[in-house]
Amino acid sequence: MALFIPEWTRASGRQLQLKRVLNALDDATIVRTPLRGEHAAPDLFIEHGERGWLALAVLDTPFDALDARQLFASEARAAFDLRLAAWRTALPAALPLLLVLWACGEEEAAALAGQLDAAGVRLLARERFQECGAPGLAALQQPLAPGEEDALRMRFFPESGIALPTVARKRFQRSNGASLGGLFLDPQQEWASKLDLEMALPAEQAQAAADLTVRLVNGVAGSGKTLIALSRALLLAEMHPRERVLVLIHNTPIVADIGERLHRARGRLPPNLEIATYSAWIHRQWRRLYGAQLAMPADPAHLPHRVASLRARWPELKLREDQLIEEFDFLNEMLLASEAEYMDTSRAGRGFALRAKERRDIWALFEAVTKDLRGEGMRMWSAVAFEVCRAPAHGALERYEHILVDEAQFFAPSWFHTVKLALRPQGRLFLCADPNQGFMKSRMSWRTAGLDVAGRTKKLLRSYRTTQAILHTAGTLLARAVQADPEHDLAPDFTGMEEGAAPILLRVDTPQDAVDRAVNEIVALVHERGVALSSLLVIYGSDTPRQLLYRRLCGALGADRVWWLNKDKKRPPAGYGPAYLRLANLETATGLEGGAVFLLGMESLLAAGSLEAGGAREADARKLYMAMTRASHRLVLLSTEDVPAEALPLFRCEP
Ligand SMILES: Nc1ncnc2c1ncn2[C@@H]1O[C@H](COP(=O)(O)OP(=O)(O)OP(=O)(O)O)[C@@H](O)[C@H]1O
Repeated sequence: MALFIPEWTRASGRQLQLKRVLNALDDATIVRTPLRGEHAAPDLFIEHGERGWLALAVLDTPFDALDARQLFASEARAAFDLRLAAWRTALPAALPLLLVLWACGEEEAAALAGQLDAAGVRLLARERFQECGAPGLAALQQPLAPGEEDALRMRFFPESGIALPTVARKRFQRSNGASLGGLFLDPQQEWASKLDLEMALPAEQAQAAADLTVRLVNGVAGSGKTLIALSRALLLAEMHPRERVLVLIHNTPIVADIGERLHRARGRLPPNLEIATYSAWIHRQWRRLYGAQLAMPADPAHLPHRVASLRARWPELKLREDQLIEEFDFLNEMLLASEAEYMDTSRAGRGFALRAKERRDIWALFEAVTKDLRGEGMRMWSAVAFEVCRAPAHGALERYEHILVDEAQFFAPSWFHTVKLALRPQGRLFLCADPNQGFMKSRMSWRTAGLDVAGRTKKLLRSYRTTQAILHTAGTLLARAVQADPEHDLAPDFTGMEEGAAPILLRVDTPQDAVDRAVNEIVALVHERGVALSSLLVIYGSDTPRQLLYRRLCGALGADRVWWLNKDKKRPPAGYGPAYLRLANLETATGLEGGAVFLLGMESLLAAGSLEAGGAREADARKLYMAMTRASHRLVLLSTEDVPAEALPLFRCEP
């Protein structure tokens, strides 16, 4: 069966008849409907990897109005001639155009065909069209020259073009082998990006909007989720200039990185499209709702000190302060408003078990800490979304017709709640996630987050970013620490992926040595192998001397050639334009990518899988997986400790 992009789920009577014929085309056929109201667009394009292309338009005008032999020239005929001329000018000369005359008989269609001198145009009455069926359509398709095909896509489906310059090399050939392969989303990606975007029939609009509230794209690392979200957002913003479109991403550096890459590729963004970190966005919403400045402890030690002093009232509580704070975050993120609700809530996958008495003590301490902070006009970070949800009124909240969430695996239930509050009544939510890279700090289901994605999920299993070797190593290390979970299972499809070489492991003595060695390797890649700075990404863990690493990189490459994403949070140091090596903290490296990636300070994460699986270990293993899958073709891991023996064969060890 042909793949319809977008899908035709709400077809009218006529579309159903059309669809019956199109459905019978084989699996390798794509039926695309232009969405952007492009001038001179036919109703649809049929594409097949080998047979080529066919444009198709359906006309309702009755024969009498079109027949040139009528006594008086009709307006309808003049309009038809104009449309035909416009189609022929807009479409490549080699592309056949089929006109289905819905209101004409076979003889009438033949008479009309005799009156036309347009080459490459075929007219068929509806009945004949149905008789000829899919084989008739297949026989009409013609291959286009690769350049023509690309020009056709750029004209009628520019949204399927890859919106961001890539640092990853092309991993798969497009099936039709066109010259600009790699510049367009593949059919599955394009299909996912256009889910539910078909033009609704007016009578069905309200019903459709009520049905279609959420879509989830679950994809392996590098499967194009960010691209899909951006492509959809740009398309929506263009299709609906009066509607507001919001893209939310968890991580600050990736938002800055996307900003820089979109700027390079397209200049300005449409005015009705906003791309923001969740944190920046929710803080703004809080200020709007409460009409006040949002105050949070500036000193990271403030909250642990407060917890340390207040916990004395519950001496039986044995958890460490960081565990208590993590649990408080959980309470806020689950929107728990009372001890009773907490007692009823499942803590499965939280990493440590709690007895009922401990839970009661934790709740009491949580209330005490919250009250204490409130006394100072402050709150925990995790309480911001909670307070937005619990605000007495939500009238001041900014509202959107479309909200797209990338990296949705990092969103907490309270975050999703705020996102849903910000959707207009008929608004739509589109989520992209990779549960392998983390899952709401624990194994929470989408249902727990208030999202019914059953039957509304698309899986993408091919990675365009990385190689088989890198993905295999990352996946094997992850599997050591993570129990199989059918709900979130995403096993990559390696078919057709470049094999590549195993990641390189460099054993060093100290964190300072790791810095020296990484900088030397990078300098050699840049100066001896001509590797572009923009394809280099360095990710460091908490034990790495980061200031030293930054200084050494700046010394070797030039101070304004290193973009430390955690320092220059919004823009690169010398503005958009020049190429930069990117440097990022592990915690904020999600979504980034590099042709060559260096990982420093990952020792504790590597050790994670070799011990008994559990919440914290699982989170660590997911972080390592995320960090490793940032690499497109060269991954270098520097370690001050011996890698667990069973993991060694996954690497190329260099002295
Ligand atoms: N169809 C495609 N053709 C060529 N390159 C592609 C295609 N799809 C994705 N890519 C490239 O693969 C890389 C990964 O894409 P993207 O960052 O959107 O993936 P992702 O699923 O969001 O990854 P992650 O979750 O690991 O951050 C990018 O460099 C992107 O340009």
